[in-house]
Amino acid sequence: MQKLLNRVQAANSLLCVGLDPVGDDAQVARRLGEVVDQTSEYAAAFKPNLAFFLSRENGVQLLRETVQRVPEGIPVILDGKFGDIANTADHYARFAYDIIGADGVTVNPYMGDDAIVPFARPGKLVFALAKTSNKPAHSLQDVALTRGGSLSDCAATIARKLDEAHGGIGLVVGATNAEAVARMRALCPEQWFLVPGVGAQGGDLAATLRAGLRPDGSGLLINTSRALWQAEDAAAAARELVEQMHQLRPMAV
Ligand SMILES: O=c1ccn([C@@H]2O[C@H](COP(=O)(O)O)[C@@H](O)[C@H]2O)c(=O)[nH]1
Repeated sequence: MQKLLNRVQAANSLLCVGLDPVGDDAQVARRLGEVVDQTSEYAAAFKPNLAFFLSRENGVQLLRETVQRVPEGIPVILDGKFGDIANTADHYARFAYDIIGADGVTVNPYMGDDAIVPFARPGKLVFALAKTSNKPAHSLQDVALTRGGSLSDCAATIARKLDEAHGGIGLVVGATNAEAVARMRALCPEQWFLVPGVGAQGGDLAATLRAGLRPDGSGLLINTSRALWQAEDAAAAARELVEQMHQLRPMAV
């Protein structure tokens, strides 16, 4: 997580700029450039969502070009929510890191440890879905296990153990449920959380920071996607979010 920590400190920001491009080809190419260029100053990381690129002709090429446009030193997390047996996961990892040039990925831990380990390369960031931001997530993730705790607790614990073994493994925890953020933080006191749900999904930034920041005032990457894509002035919207975070954080990182 060193590249991420360096960037968080250099930008004094916990903002992850989500890239979920919509529009016709010309609009998307123009807007992607604008959003990346205008928000870079404030971005601790960028998170392109793979689905929004795969749904376009030449989407993989567009994704590569977008990643290349991100200034050196700012991590790019490819949100692919990858999850498959290790042999297949290895190919997803090659795609994300070697073809696209991403610094990190999101993974779905439902298939177990071996679905995650192929992504755990030195210097790479892996965020495992633990407690997601969508409301119906509770139907699976809150299921109580006979051995105690819930399925999301189990995902968090798997991620923590893998982080202890390999390094570079964090969690995805939605900003739409501050109680769940606090629970995940109790289970994983040290790890980085990638936190989507602020903006279009209505997550409460203040409650999320209170629930999830580590004592060092860090450990959260707060993602927002549509709110920046749709903003008239993406730079101003990103700056405003970062300023709100400064006001709400107990201390600078
Ligand atoms: O639990 C999750 C995991 C991933 N996402 C992704 O984050 C962004 C959120 O976009 P907004 O426009 O800010 O709502 C999007 O790419 C999701 O697929 C998530 O929302 N929740």
